[in-house]
Amino acid sequence: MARTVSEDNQVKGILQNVIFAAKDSYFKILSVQVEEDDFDWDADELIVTGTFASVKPGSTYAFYGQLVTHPRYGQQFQAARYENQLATDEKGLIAFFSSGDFAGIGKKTAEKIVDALGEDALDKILADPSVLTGLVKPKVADNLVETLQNNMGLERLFALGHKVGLSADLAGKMYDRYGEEAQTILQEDPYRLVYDVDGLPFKKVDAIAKTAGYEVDSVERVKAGVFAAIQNACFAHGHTYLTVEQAKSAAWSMLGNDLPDPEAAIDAALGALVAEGRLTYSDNSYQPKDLALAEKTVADKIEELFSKRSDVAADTMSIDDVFVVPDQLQLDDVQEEAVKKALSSQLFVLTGGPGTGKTTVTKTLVKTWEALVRNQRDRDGHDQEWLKEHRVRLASPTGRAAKRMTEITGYEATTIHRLLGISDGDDAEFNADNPLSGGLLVIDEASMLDISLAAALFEAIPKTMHVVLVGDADQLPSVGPGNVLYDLIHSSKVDHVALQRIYRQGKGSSISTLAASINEGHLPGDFQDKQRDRSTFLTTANQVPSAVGQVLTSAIKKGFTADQVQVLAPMYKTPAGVKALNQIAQDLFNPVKPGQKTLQYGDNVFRLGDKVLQLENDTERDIYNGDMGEVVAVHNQADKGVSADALVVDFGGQEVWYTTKTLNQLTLAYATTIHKAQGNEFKLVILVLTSQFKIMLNQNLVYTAITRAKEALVMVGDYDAYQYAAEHEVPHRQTHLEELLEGTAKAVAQKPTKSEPVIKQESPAAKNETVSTEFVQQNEKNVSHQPEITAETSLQNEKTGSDKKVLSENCLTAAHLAAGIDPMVGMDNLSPADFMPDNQQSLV
Ligand SMILES: Nc1ncnc2c1ncn2[C@@H]1O[C@H](COP(=O)(O)OP(=O)(O)OP(=O)(O)O)[C@@H](O)[C@H]1O
Repeated sequence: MARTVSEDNQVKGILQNVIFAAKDSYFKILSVQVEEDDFDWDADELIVTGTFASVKPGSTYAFYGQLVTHPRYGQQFQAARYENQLATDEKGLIAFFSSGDFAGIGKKTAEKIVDALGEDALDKILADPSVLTGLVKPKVADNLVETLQNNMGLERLFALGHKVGLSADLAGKMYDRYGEEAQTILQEDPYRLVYDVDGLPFKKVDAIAKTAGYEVDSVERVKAGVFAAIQNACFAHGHTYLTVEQAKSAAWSMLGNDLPDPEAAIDAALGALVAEGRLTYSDNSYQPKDLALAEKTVADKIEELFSKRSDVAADTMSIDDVFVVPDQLQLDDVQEEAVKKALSSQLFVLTGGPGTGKTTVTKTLVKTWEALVRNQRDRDGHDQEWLKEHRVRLASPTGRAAKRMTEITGYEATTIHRLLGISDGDDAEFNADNPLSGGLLVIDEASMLDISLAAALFEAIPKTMHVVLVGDADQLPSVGPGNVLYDLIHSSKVDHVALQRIYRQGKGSSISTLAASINEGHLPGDFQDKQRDRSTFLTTANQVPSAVGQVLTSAIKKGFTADQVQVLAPMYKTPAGVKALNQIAQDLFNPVKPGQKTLQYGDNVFRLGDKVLQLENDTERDIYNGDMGEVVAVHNQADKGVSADALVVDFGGQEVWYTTKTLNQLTLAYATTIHKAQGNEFKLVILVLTSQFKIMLNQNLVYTAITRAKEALVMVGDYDAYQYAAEHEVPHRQTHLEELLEGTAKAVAQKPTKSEPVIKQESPAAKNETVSTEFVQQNEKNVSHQPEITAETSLQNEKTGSDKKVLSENCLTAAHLAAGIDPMVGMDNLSPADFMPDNQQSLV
């Protein structure tokens, strides 16, 4: 997120050289020879950082911003904005035009231009290039205009953006998208940004529009406000549509106070947005066109899949003969039925909790498919090309899940983004016109599929491909809008098998029974009892840091590595949140050592050896939201021979560099939100839930968290929080997909047209991620500051023994504190190893 830099200071000087220029933005580090300043700068040279167009060494610039002291590099100037100090008199302009930057223009031609156009020649040329007609040859004129636009158009946009409150980063992105038109859009049609820029807050655009002279009740403003309100509500709740009532109420909250006649204005705007195709109206609901189009794409493709049969599937009679079960296992009846249905249906959904055999079924399916294909090739004499057309493709929404899939199945799996050839800002390489190749596609972790990614995926699926979606239906739904897995399971048309028998953790796995009872809506009676593989420590929110610290210390003593242990909490803020817990875990797993290299970025101080988390999809560099790695090198600009700060992170053998421009994609990973941990599994999970997080607590969240634990689970926090979560189902998501699949959706009033690509917001997060962070932050704002369990209430509960809050021997209680007892009593001999199954003891 771009930070606002104050303009307390200014400095003017000649640019000596550009020390660093980011590839993917306009961020630069400059070395400037100081001519004038207002902060008594003694030295000749000053380092200036900020967002700049293609600044030219030798030219003079004025920088407005702040002199800051960098902990490592000392004093440098952070520029909020800058101005090119072009000479504005005739002599200076002639020198500028004849500087050699503009091909075909020497001193004589420069004089001719300035004579004809005067001292505002630059403005005139940029506003209307035809003023050059007759003054210079057309080719020279074209080149002059292009160079000027490239250099000055962006500079002017930065300056204008600064005036109206648009960050330089976003101005740069606007320029990349709209080119010269960006300035006009900003001045004359700013509300267009609401439709084109992903996640840009309406209030920001509104402020820009105000400076451009828009009235509060202008039609464009009301339309944009209504659209933004509907879009925001869909993303915040995961809906793909709002009812008319919900849409109006969201619009009213966004605009109601400002408008003289809100009801009429909002009605008119809704009508206009539908007429323009930005919203669709059907069945008493409004949908942003992208979401409507995505649902329609998925439904249409599924319909198409049902209408075709692949040549291999038609041969179902032979399945029994070639059934290939891996690892000499005997599939149970339900698992066997799943494999057969997956092979005979064009679209099949397999669901099941952890350890129920999803991977086993997938492996059987893939191997049997390959045997079928080989048999058919031999029987019918097909060639190699035919074999390739029928190969297996495996993918998952996250990189980590794809890696796991590869490890477990032995087949190459990739992210869906990579499968589709999606790279930043570009359309997918594979789509309806250029479909994917292969005969069987298996998508793992399908609960994470939102409707937009599902649409991109289904669009690229060829008609004859078998599609199998595998997931755990009780996990959190996707971060982005849609409820794809749920809708498919509930469609009468889609074949679905749910695996229920748990194999992995086997009899006596108390994590599995805990997960099952949470799915039933309550905590088990033995919730607080110490089990072989799980334990609970009841604490107040304030006691969480100390309790988590003690559990981690024990785990480290027992030999657990940072990679094997994961602390999970629902949110970032509060002393029981991800941020604070990360600091505690970092100090324990990777304490500061003398001479250890560190790099500060924002609030994070990264140390060599730290466990880190990638926060967004970076398709260019093939790293994805949720990927975890280790810092294997720290480069400090102050070091000899190093030109800029950088970190090198090892993601399971793939080394990725992070510079100041990409470090915002990285954070510490000892503790993460539960959302971020989806698709990952860890040997030991330490879960923190307190009532402060109530707004986010529900069954799916706590189920997802505890099922990340492969071997041991330690739960910390207050009982009410766990109970509340177990008793509350995830709020229902409103989607049309199920109706579309059943063919019951009412006719869509306006057939959506294919959408234009959108600009990504300042934090170049993937769409989902922007929303996720926003959603979490939004909810963090709403965290209810409820009174924590006090010493009194705890003691009361203990005395009365009234409910399950009766505290067990090893619980950390406010009552202990009140009674002057060490709250950690009972933890001394505790380590996560105590919760390991016997046969795992040797691991620790
Ligand atoms: N029918 C079976 N008989 C015996 N063991 C089985 C059977 N099915 C699965 N298993 C074993 O149970 C364990 C869990 O199975 P599997 O990994 O397929 O489950 P999963 O649903 O993919 O789990 P997760 O979602 O946690 O990865 C594996 O060790 C597997 O070998």
